[in-house]
Amino acid sequence: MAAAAKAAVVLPRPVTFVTGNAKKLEEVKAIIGNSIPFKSLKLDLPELQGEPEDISKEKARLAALQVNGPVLVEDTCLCFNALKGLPANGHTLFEFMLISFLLDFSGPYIKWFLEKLGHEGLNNLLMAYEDKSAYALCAFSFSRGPGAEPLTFLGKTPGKIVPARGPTDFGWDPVFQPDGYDQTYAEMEKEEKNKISHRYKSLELVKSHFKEAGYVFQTDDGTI
Ligand SMILES: O=c1[nH]cnc2c1ncn2[C@@H]1O[C@H](COP(=O)(O)OP(=O)(O)O)[C@@H](O)[C@H]1O
Ligand SMILES: [Mg+2]
Repeated sequence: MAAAAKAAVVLPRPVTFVTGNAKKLEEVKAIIGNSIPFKSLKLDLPELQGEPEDISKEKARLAALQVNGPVLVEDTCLCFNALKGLPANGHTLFEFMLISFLLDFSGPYIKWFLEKLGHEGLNNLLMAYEDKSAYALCAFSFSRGPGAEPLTFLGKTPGKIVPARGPTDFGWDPVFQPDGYDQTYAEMEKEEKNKISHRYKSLELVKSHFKEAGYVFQTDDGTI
């Protein structure tokens, strides 16, 4: 008996994953496997200010226009819980500015802080606070193509900021220790990080969406 089939949405193959970050790409490849046909492309897209979800959606819109096809974009934030409540006084203007930056700690800021302050500096920012808790937040946005409203998938992993331990080849991995683990992201086996990470959680939602939507990918000589 034929079920009432939903008309399949046909997408040009493959989906373009926009990134210039080799480490991210490595993880995305390991997590997505063959479930979504994709290729990567480095595009310089503005990361506008605002909520991570809005930044991500806007990036996906711009990327879809540039690529003229389906795109996935990704952004990562590292957020410090202690800095949510703005201290009323006892802080220099510089600290105040730092804190306001940190409150809106989306992609470009954590990148900038990491570059300027290093791992030790990130720890020092929290020196005055008992609360070292933090969370890693990953936002993937998918757009089917130019003009299509992007969908956003958020993945969050709670943890705390610790003095750096482990290899230093990927961002703030050495200073982030996820809850329930004795190791920092950097110390963990890659497969282990990819089972619990913010990126993994976000990509699980992306994968479920692709499964549910049942997209059909077009090739040059027809569809598969
Ligand atoms: O999973 C991660 N572990 C550690 N650092 C990360 C991770 N994901 C992103 N970062 C770092 O966080 C910063 C901000 O990420 P963003 O998403 O803007 O990176 P990108 O623009 O370089 O791709 C960068 O310094 C990046 O290296
Ligand atoms: Mg970025």
